Amino acid sequence: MRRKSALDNGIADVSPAILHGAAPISHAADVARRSAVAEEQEFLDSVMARRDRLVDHLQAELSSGALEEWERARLRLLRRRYEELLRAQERLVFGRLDGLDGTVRHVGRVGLRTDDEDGGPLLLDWRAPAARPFYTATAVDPQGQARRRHIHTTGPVVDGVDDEPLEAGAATELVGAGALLAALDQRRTGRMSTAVSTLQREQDDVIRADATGPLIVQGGPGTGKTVVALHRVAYLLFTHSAIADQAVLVLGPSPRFLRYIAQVLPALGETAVVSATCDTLLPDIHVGRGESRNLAEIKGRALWQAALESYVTALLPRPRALRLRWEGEFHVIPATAVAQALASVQGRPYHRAREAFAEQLHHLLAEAVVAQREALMHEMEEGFEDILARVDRSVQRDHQPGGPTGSDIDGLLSEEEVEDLRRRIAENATIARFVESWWPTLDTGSLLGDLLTDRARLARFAPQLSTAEIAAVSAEPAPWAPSDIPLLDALADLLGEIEAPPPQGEFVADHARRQRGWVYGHVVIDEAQELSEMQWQMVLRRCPGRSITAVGDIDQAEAAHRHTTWAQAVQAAFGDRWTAAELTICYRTPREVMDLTGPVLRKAGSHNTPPRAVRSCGIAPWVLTVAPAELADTTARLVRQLRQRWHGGTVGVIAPADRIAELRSVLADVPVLTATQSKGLEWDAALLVDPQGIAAAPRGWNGLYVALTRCTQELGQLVLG
Ligand SMILES: Nc1ncnc2c1ncn2[C@@H]1O[C@H](COP(=O)(O)OP(=O)(O)OP(=O)(O)O)[C@@H](O)[C@H]1O
Repeated sequence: MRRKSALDNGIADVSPAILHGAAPISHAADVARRSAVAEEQEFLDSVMARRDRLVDHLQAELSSGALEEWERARLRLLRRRYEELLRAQERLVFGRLDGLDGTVRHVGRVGLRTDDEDGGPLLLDWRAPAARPFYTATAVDPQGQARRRHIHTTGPVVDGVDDEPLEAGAATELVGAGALLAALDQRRTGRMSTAVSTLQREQDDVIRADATGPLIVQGGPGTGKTVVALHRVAYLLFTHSAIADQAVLVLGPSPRFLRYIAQVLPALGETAVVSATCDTLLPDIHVGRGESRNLAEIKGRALWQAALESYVTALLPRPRALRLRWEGEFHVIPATAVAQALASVQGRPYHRAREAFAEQLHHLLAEAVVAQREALMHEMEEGFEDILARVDRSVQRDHQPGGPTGSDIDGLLSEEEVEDLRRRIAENATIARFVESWWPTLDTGSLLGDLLTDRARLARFAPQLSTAEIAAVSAEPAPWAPSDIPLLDALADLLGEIEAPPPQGEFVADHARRQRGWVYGHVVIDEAQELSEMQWQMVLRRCPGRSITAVGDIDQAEAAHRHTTWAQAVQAAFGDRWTAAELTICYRTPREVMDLTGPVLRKAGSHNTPPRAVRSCGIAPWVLTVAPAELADTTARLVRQLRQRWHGGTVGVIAPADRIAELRSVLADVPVLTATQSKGLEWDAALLVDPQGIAAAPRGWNGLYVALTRCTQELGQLVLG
């Protein structure tokens, strides 16, 4: 692959869009910029050529088959690198640091070395420690840097540069303000894009934070929580090979949201990632129905963990003497030996304990069989000796003294014979049937069904529930609801399902995705404020090492749980052993819209302040009153206008749940969502239909706060009059 330089084509120019607020530009400044662009173009050409040579080389290596395991492992690594390089088309180079000591380093999506003898650094990977000043150096703390440059590219062409001197001058809150604001002003495509070239200091702090314990990141709407979460995944996988070996789980609120972010992770160069919602975490189990808030709240409580634990403990067999038949003879294993064996397997999941107990039982039975044989032999031996003694005596009488006697026959089985006996016992179908009838194998789904539909059992194992709550739970229909998933997961864990060996697959994510009990290297949760206590337990089970990053906005919580602070939300999972971080700047929603949100937050009962908007769009949010009968038609007309105004961008409609169907029937090609469904999403223009209706729902003021903050430019509200 050879690429022609954009300069050779004579198309390199400074795009006017990039000369942020630079009017009028002096001739000298213009010349300086053109020469900077030319310089960066030359560099980009060399980096692209280097990347292309590497891609060709890797392609050739990958085409050779590998038979040996070590060779296949090597090829897996090469494939990862190959795919990373293939994806690094856009923004291959996006930054440059000029050190106070005269050094020049370029920062990009991937790291590259020169292909000469010494293979020195050509391009710094954005995740490398040396690239950090690109995101964190300031005039007050320049970290050895004289200047930061943002390089704007479209494919192989350098469009422009933004220079930020770091030596002196006023400290600004933003890093690379020009580049950031240009990125934020772009039309929305409906797909999240990478912000790797414009990450801000407080975001970078979270992305590179220590990963040894739970980190809870609070951030208001549009503060880049999703951006941070995804870049953190890429950073951790790059920096910690142990995390990469175990894969990272990304938990999002909905499939729609996962589709929205889907483009970002591969673009960041990562394949060791599994993304899911709490509802889709269990392989082969599907949510088949919705449920009321009341039930979701009851079944999300942490009490179920202890309830399920005592439920499973009650299913364990009680010690008693066991009578087993082996080769026609009955053998009794005494109650004390059974109790001892049971005690030794205690604390293990039900099926694992059963497996370990069965093994011990095979030993005990083998011992009993051996003991019985020995006793028999002994008896026979005694009888035999008796006969021999009598024969001896008669022989003695007839002949001389001495000669062999029966005392040489000891009747003991050899070790090999005992081992063979144990093996035969372990493989014997009758013994297996006996164990199964005494300690049966259980099915998670049926077991949970048995508990949830039985009031007496519920009262016994979940005594904290009131009679009315028990009645509500037991009246639920059969297919699984979202709140059942964490219960099924907890139960499956307590039972210790015997999982099939991991299927063959090229990447660790393929294995992880198919195994319920997979332990991930790290878990990242977006919209974490929505998780119930039982869902937090589900997270913990997948990462017992607690290497967890949770981002969310407690003020956007709409789920059925009652938590209004992070401390309450994570108390059952982490106690007070977690670290808090905060994001305070809103990048999405313009100032004009954010100004409306303070009172809504107060109504939601929050004492927090909305984040500070980084930009204003110059468009005043508007409100239109409409009669209920005209609501659908007016909405359709307004959406048509918005789509014209935001041609090439995106428009979304948010409405109360009971108006969605009607509105969808008149709005075929724009998303019409509830506030909950719109969580995490954004459009250039958002139309809120019946905001009072949105606020009237349970936790409705939180919902309205979400709804108000989905637009990047224009907000319209249609109120009923
Ligand atoms: N450093 C950045 N550079 C460029 N764009 C950014 C940056 N940080 C955030 N953004 C943009 O701001 C918008 C909001 O970001 P994001 O969706 O991550 O926010 P959020 O905190 O998850 O919002 P919400 O809580 O409302 O879902 C997105 O368009 C994102 O690309």
